[in-house]
Amino acid sequence: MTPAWECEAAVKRFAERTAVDGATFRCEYGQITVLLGHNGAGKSTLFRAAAGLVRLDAGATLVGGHAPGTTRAQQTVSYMPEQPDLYPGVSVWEHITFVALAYRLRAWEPRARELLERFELTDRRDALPHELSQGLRRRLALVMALLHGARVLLLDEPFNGLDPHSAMRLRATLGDLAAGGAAVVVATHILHDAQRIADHVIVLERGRVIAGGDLSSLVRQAGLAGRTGLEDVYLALTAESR
Ligand SMILES: Nc1ncnc2c1ncn2[C@@H]1O[C@H](COP(=O)(O)OP(=O)(O)OP(=O)(O)O)[C@@H](O)[C@H]1O
Repeated sequence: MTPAWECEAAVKRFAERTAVDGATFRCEYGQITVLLGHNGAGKSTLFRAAAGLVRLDAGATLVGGHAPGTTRAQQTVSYMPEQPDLYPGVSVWEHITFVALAYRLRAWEPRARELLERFELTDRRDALPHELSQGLRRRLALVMALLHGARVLLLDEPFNGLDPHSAMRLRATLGDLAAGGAAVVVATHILHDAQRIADHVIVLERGRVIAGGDLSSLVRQAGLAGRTGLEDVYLALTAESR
């Protein structure tokens, strides 16, 4: 079966800096994949390449078998950046309307209202971005990312700024999406949330994949044993680079 998202020997350089350095991995439909890595490991650059926002210098990345930037790829993938792209002077509901128009969605209002309700934004639909807290802005970005029903969701730090109830609701939502067949890929430093949702974990270091698999496989790859949490596994896997 075609992977939801795959990278083959992906390389991206910015001037002298190599952000992605031969990363190879695949993410499957029906799973939540968590991308872990230190600051600057290349997670966002890989997302941006998959979303068609940066072009790789070498190697390949495909979403649902489609080249990034093509119409098929754009219909398949939804990318939520770490810093939500919100426009000053544009209300919550207008942001959602903009997404619906951009994707030429039909009969989208019921889903939009359901997502607003799920992320407890219904009574803020007329608010402007500067009137929203950080967590509420993140919740709006999530509604926008989920609106068009993409089969491949790339979410950069979706738990940042969320209160515990919102984080719980987001974990449940991502679980439902994966159970419904979507591929959910989350980059996060919040290992507490990562451990709770991850079917598959990919650990990046300096733009390369250094480990991958489910938690028990990562425990073995880290040379550990028993009931070890993701934080200990991550710290062990990446210890040599610090
Ligand atoms: N547009 C750009 N111009 C120059 N350098 C860039 C650009 N985008 C990313 N980089 C560099 O590429 C490397 C990888 O950055 P990237 O944002 O992909 O890391 P990350 O794993 O998402 O980090 P973080 O966990 O801090 O979000 C970093 O060294 C970063 O400074």
